[in-house]
Amino acid sequence: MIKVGVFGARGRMGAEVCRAVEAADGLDLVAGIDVGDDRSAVEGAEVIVDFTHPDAVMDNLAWCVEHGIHAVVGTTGFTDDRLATLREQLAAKPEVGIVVAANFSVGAILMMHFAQQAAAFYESVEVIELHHPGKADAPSGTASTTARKIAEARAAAGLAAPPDATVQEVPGARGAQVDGIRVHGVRLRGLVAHQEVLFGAEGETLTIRHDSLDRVSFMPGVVAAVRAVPSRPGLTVGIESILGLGG
Ligand SMILES: NC(=O)C1=CN([C@@H]2O[C@H](COP(=O)(O)OP(=O)(O)OC[C@H]3O[C@@H](n4cnc5c(N)ncnc54)[C@H](OP(=O)(O)O)[C@@H]3O)[C@@H](O)[C@H]2O)C=CC1
Ligand SMILES: O=C(O)C1=N[C@H](C(=O)O)C[C@H](O)C1
Repeated sequence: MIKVGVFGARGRMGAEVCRAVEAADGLDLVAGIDVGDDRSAVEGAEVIVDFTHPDAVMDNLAWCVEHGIHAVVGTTGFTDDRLATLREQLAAKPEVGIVVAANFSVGAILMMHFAQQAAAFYESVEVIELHHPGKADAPSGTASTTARKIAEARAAAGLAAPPDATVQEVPGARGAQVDGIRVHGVRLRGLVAHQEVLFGAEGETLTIRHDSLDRVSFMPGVVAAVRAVPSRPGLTVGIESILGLGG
C-alpha cells in the first residue's frame, strides 16, 4: 500500500483526487488537508498530491522535500525558475521524487503530443484555451506548455515567426504570446477544461481539440503518477514518460 496525502483536499480537484485514491488498488488515503489545516496530519504519507494554488505550491513542496515525502503536483504556475528551485531542493534529498504536470488527462497529453508533431508543417498556429470562470490563472498551464512545445518544434524545423499583421485597436485583442505563439483564454460558466490548437497553411487548416468534460478525466494520470513517483527520484516534468509516450 502507498500511503497518500492530499493538499487542497476541499478544492475542485483535491476532492476528486481523494475519491480516486480511496477507490484505487494499492493506495491508502492518509489525510486530505486544505487552507488552515495542520500539515502534520499528512506526516505518515509517502506521497503527497498537490492541487492548491500557484501562490502556495512552492512552500508546500519545500515542506514535502524537507520531510522526505514524494509529491505529485498538478498545481499550475511552474516557470523555469520554479523548476530550477525544485531541482536544487531535490539535490539535497536525492531519494525524493516530484512529478509536476500541467495536465494529467491522457487526451490533453496526446493533444500536446500531436500539436508538437504538426508544428513543423504549418506557417500559422494559435492556441485557444477555454475554462471555468473559477480558474486561478491565465493562460492555463496546459496552453503555456503547448505553446512552448510548438515553439521548440518550429525552431527545430527552422520556421520563422507565424505571419501576423499585429494590428490591435484594443490591447489584448490578439491574445498573449508564449514563446512567440499566440495564446487566447476564454472563461465561461459551464466549461471545465478545453483547448484548441489551430494550424494554418495555404488553402488548409488543422484543428486539434481536447475537452475535459469532467474532472474524473484527470484521475487515471494522477493515480499512475502516484504509483510511479516512489521509484522516480528527482524531478519529472509531465507524465508522458509515465504513460510510455517518451518526453
Ligand atoms: N494538472 C492538471 O491536470 C490540473 C491542474 N489544475 C490546477 O490545480 C490547481 C487547483 O485547481 P482547482 O482544484 O480547480 O482549484 P480550487 O480553488 O477548487 O482548489 C484549490 C484548493 O486548495 C486550497 N489551498 C490553497 N492553498 C493551500 C495550501 N497552502 N494548503 C492546502 N490547501 C490550499 C484552496 O483553499 P481556499 O479555497 O480556501 O483557498 C482550495 O480548497 C490550479 O492551479 C489548477 O490550474 C486543475 C485541474 C487539472
Ligand atoms: O484550472 C483548471 O481547471 C485546469 N488547470 C490546468 C491548466 O492550467 O492547464 C489543467 C486543466 O486545463 C484544468
